[in-house]
Amino acid sequence: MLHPIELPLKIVIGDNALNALPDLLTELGVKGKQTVVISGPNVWRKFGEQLRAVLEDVVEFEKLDAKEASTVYAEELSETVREYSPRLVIGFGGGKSIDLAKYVAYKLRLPMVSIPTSPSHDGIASPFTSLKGFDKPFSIRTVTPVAIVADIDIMSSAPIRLIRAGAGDLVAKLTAIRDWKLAHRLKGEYYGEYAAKLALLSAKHVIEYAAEIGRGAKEAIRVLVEGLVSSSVAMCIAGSTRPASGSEHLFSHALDVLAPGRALHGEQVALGTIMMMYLHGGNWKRVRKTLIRLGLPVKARDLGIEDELVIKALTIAHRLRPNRYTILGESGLTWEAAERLARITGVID
Ligand SMILES: NC(=O)C1=CN([C@@H]2O[C@H](COP(=O)(O)OP(=O)(O)OC[C@H]3O[C@@H](n4cnc5c(N)ncnc54)[C@H](OP(=O)(O)O)[C@@H]3O)[C@@H](O)[C@H]2O)C=CC1
Ligand SMILES: O=C(CO)COP(=O)(O)O
Ligand SMILES: [Zn+2]
Repeated sequence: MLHPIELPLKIVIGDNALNALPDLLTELGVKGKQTVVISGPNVWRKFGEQLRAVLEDVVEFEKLDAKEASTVYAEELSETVREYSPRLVIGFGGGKSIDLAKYVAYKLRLPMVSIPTSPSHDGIASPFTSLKGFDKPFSIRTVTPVAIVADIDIMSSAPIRLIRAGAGDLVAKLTAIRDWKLAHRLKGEYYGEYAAKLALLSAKHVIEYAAEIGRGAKEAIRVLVEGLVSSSVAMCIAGSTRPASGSEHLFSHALDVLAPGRALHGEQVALGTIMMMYLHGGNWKRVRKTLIRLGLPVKARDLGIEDELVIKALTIAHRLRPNRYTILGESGLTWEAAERLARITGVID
């Protein structure tokens, strides 16, 4: 099978990484050119002046609001951005701002720079975008960010819940990889061993530093961010989200379909990982303990998700992405099997 591997050209990670932007933009050939920054209100209030100070001597820039992560808004934003005829789009914020910037860049065929302000999931450096309103509840391919600037001072100031969720998205690779291998063996699906190992490494890395990440310790945030970037790169190499998303993600997508916005992506996939690891016959108790060390909820009700919703989501998850074979199989779980699974693993009482 042939697929193009598109990787970021440059990744800058570290304290005060924002200060590397002038050199980076010069290298990208956009010095003095028009640039659009897409950012949300909270992030802009907190860090807007800092970014403005770094950008204003290098590029002409316009800041546009990341109002909501929907396709309707992303289309509207693309048309607004077009009017500025920019040479570059910058996403500055959490997943919402990064995804909107990726989508706009994709629509207008522009390069995109990702400046994440929270380590909340592994979309920060991947070519995949997740917005409400696509036909399906999962990500679509847009553009690989040409560069990523991960300022650890800024990212470690994100709310602790977002930090823990990012770690949850990496622990999820434990079952995502098992699902991919299973699909390879049972269905002959392409399996990229290198991409799989890279994604798995990102999970092992956060597991090793779980307690420190759970406390939000600054030195551990760097570990987490490197893991998120490495998982993103695994997706770039695989050409799909396969190394990063399996049955545990299907469970989270099912929750989003049934009851949008209950919990964060990483929190939901983490819960899914406990249950899917049980189905795979792996050490699900160890997954559960790791999530507790990370400070992540291991009970659905602690995320405001009722028991019935967990069971319903488990029964519909297999239908959401029929081309992505997982441990849930083609016919999925019955209500009784789903309830048993959720109870045995302690996700519901
Ligand atoms: N592309 C992909 O692969 C994936 C994408 N997603 C998508 O990502 C989005 C969720 O991303 P997520 O990052 O969790 O949430 P958001 O981008 O919605 O950010 C959550 C909140 O945190 C704020 N925030 C971000 N950084 C900081 C900071 N350093 N300090 C204080 N506040 C901060 C945001 O402010 P503000 O409002 O100003 O932005 C916002 O209010 C969803 O749309 C989801 O669908 C999820 C998984 C994978
Ligand atoms: O969240 C992701 C990877 O962590 C993206 O996965 P999906 O392709 O299932 O949306
Ligand atoms: Zn994910």
